[in-house]
Amino acid sequence: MSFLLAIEGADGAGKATASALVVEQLQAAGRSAAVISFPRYTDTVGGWALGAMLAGTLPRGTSPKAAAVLYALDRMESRDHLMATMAANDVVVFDRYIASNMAYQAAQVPVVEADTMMAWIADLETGSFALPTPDLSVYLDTPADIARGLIRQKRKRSYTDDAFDAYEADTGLQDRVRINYAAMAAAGLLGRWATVSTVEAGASRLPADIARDIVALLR
Ligand SMILES: Nc1ncnc2c1ncn2[C@@H]1O[C@H](COP(=O)(O)OP(=O)(O)O)[C@@H](O)[C@H]1O
Ligand SMILES: Cc1cn([C@H]2C[C@H](O)[C@@H](COP(=O)(O)OP(=O)(O)O)O2)c(=O)[nH]c1=O
Repeated sequence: MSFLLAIEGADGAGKATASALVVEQLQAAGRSAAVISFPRYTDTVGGWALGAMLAGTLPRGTSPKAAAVLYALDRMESRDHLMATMAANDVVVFDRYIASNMAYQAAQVPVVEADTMMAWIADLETGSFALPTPDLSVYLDTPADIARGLIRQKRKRSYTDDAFDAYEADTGLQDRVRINYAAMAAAGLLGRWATVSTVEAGASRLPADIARDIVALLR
């Protein structure tokens, strides 16, 4: 069975960049590895609906629970792809996974309801939808101001021309997401966690160094 590594963090933390470099470094070391990035905007019905939600073009607002179901649906529809990728690789890197749903949707309900929302999502995805639990989740810890600058540099998304999608534009949400990730990592929700800081002395670290730290956690 392959090792399942989930790369987690707020928007603009550098997850896509780190995921690609982790795969590159693992392959250079002779191991087979591949990235699956969620949401899969152009591959699933759930992903398509999420693109519209994040672009703000759905006809009505989406409750946190409805959004959670769409993100979970995207992964449920991706289950065959996930299993095939697991069968073909030593390591599968998820650029966001179930913990993203827990961190972001729990950030959109009153604080007293956050734990219940997280447990409900974990049960839906790993229970009802039988998605595998990651072997390790890595929280990429990036300060909000640096992440905001990096979001501006992101290439154009399939679902919007805006520099910031609905979640990225909400700085309060991003702050609560950071708090949720730190709490999930401390509590070991959904399995083992490690935290990797992406900054040093107030500036972004080199992406290759961040990836090397992550690869070292797999040994
Ligand atoms: N450590 C880093 N140093 C400098 N730029 C980075 C770093 N990590 C990511 N970037 C750049 O920041 C932007 C957002 O990174 P990305 O990996 O897409 O973040 P995420 O997937 O977490 O939203 C991209 O343009 C990327 O090239
Ligand atoms: C995968 C996933 C993402 N999200 C949120 C986090 C992000 O703000 C948003 C979009 O995902 P993201 O990976 O940031 O997409 P992109 O890089 O194309 O902008 O969806 C959830 O709330 N639950 C989930 O299960």
